[in-house]
Amino acid sequence: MQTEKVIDHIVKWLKDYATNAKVNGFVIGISGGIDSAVTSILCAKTGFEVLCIEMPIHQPPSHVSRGQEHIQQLKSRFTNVKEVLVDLTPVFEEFKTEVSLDGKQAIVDMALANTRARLRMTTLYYYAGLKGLLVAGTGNKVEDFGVGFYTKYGDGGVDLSPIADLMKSEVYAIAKHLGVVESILNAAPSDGLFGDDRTDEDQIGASYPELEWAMTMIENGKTAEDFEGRQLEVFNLFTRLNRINQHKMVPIPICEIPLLLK
Ligand SMILES: Nc1ncnc2c1ncn2[C@@H]1O[C@H](COP(=O)(O)OP(=O)(O)OC[C@H]2O[C@@H]([n+]3cccc(C(=O)O)c3)[C@H](O)[C@@H]2O)[C@@H](O)[C@H]1O
Ligand SMILES: Nc1ncnc2c1ncn2[C@@H]1O[C@H](COP(=O)(O)OP(=O)(O)OP(=O)(O)O)[C@@H](O)[C@H]1O
Ligand SMILES: [Mg+2]
Repeated sequence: MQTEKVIDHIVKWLKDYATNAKVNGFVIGISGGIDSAVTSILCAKTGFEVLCIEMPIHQPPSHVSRGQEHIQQLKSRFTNVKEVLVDLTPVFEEFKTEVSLDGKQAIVDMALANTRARLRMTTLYYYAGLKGLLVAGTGNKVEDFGVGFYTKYGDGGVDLSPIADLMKSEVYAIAKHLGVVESILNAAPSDGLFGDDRTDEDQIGASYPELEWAMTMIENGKTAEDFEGRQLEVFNLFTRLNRINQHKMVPIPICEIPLLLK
């Protein structure tokens, strides 16, 4: 990858989009992870207003401190960056008192995890509306078009997606080039949606390099017959996740009415 050229390309794309959309800039959730760190620097480089929002919901302290370190660095480098802290923990707790928590614990936990992401989306759109900003998505190609590892209308509910055509390794390469803080470069990717330290790899059962490998193999026309052992395991895992999450990767199904019936 021609890292510097890709960075320039994305920044120009963001700038052109914001200009055409006649908005003031971008709003983005900052988690202490690599994807939001990279996306926010790319947005800041446009010169448009960038509002970074920290939205803890029972967040592990290590995530919070990495997010804060990133925002401080960003503010010291760019004058167009502002920050807001919105503690969504009480909102989340209040939500839990109103909905049914009956059911298998793992299912309830997952529905609540996705609710966290959707409360964040609601907050980002509140600020987008308030300040004339666009919600910048942070999904990468592996998450968005590989395994569908994101919350539909949560972190997947965005106005534009600057890094969604980049593999995770490419996001890291850009991050290093952009000078993302070491603590974030070295942190294991995690969605932080369960209030503990579980990583994406723990949840998915494969690492990003493995998933990226499987995605590349499929792009190159390989099939399960080409692999064995751990490679076959990863290939099948990737294929299964890609299949069950297809609904996240295509437009919403519309029930078309035949002309005859109109
Ligand atoms: N065939 C179909 N056609 C249309 N819609 C379909 C569907 N099947 C399910 N659905 C809908 O989709 C819903 C399930 O999708 P969704 O709510 O997204 O939930 P789901 O895919 O079950 O879970 C999201 C996963 O992504 C992880 N995540 C979330 C957020 C951020 C990150 C991160 O990496 O930072 C990771 C999270 O930990 C979890 O493992 C169903 O409840 C249903 O409403
Ligand atoms: N505590 C949080 N505060 C603000 N935004 C958050 C928070 N947690 C998650 N988000 C938003 O949800 C997005 C999706 O999370 P995800 O974990 O995929 O990305 P990341 O944390 O930036 O990168 P990584 O894959 O390294 O964890 C984040 O990029 C961020 O925009
Ligand atoms: Mg994360």
